[in-house]
Amino acid sequence: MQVDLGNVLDTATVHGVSRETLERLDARVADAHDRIERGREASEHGYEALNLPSRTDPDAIRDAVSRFDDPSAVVTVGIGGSALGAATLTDALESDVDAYYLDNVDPEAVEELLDSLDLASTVVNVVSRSGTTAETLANFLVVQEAMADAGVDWADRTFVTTGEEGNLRDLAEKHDLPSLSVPDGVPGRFSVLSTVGLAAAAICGHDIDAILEGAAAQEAQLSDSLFDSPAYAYGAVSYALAERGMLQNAMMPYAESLETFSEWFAQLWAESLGKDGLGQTPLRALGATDQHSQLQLYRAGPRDKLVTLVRATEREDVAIPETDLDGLAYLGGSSLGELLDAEFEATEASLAAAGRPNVRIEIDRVDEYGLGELLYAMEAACVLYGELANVDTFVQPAVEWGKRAARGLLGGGDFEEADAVAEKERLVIE
Ligand SMILES: O=P(O)(O)OC[C@H]1O[C@H](O)[C@H](O)[C@@H](O)[C@@H]1O
Repeated sequence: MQVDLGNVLDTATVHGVSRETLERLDARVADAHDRIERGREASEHGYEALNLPSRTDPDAIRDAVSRFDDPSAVVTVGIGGSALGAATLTDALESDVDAYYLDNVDPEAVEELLDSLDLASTVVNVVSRSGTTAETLANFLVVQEAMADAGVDWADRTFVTTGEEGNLRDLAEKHDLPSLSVPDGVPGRFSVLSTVGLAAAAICGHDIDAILEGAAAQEAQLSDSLFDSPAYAYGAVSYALAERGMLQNAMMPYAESLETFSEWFAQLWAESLGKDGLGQTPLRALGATDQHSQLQLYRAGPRDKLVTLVRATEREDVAIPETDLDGLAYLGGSSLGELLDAEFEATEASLAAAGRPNVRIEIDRVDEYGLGELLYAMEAACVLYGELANVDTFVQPAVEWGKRAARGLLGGGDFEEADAVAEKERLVIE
């Protein structure tokens, strides 16, 4: 994996950063790296996530899911960090097992999915670190009932990943369900390389060892200089640009298979760094499609964006047939991959020319190893950014506020946050 910072330099784009600025920042990267290493050694909350490449036991995950012989589908019931990591992996990789996610409580969508599945050959993968998240538990109760209605023994088809205690752990014990534990010290949005993200991938038959190997390769490159670590290079430059007003970060992979990766990145970046009035708002875009919609804004709108362009350098390709239409002759003999690459390079050049900094991230292939590299690197980048910005990367009090309010509204306890909902101002125009 490599990160190319050329288009954030002030020599490539006005409003970029100078090499001197990066070198000065590098001294702070060394301090931040030192703090991160101490956190990892002590397995402190959050920092522990960066130890996962060697702490996660892929055999234990494979063993735990081995009782599900030849499933047609796996439905992961979870939300946020308990769904997006697994979804990123299974959406990016091909498998004969269809992977679905119930990570919302939209009744129509839930019903539509359940109606479409052969529940007798579907594995239900319920994931919740806390074991208390309302959306996840409600969806699971609905799935349970759908299975019972279809004459399927839900306990036979259910797999649980949760903490050592909580409602879900009690349920797993009561029904003797196969289960895995969420490792200590790993917040949901940093859990893709643990049991949380890898169980669904294992059920789909993906090579989870290779995912961890890719992650380990990035882990091995963490060092006290941003010039030696692609992960730190990305984290440090994102921070430096945010300090200069680039308060939005458009994650724009040029691969359909990485579309869900942008969603995962959005949670990682938003929940980790959006604190104390600071942060960089993640935007989700897809190349080349969004060149024809959002790019206008990125190039000519407010100067508040970093654009992150991601691509794989090797992929399957499709030749573009020759045509006798004169105006299209230039396309014939070339390929869709070449066209996609030309679009990618044109976009980064056009952004730079308009004074809009952008970073190029490349992996060799969208395969298990490449995904492991990319996901670990983004996590380490995020942790480094959090250190440089001096925010508490691993908490999410603003999200917890909403969770308590919703629970209070549903009669799940006495939460003062629910009162604020009742006191809502109204200015209704009909
Ligand atoms: O895994 P769970 O405990 O069910 O939590 C699922 C999600 O809940 C909250 O919304 C948190 O802010 C997320 O970080 C977390 O990933």
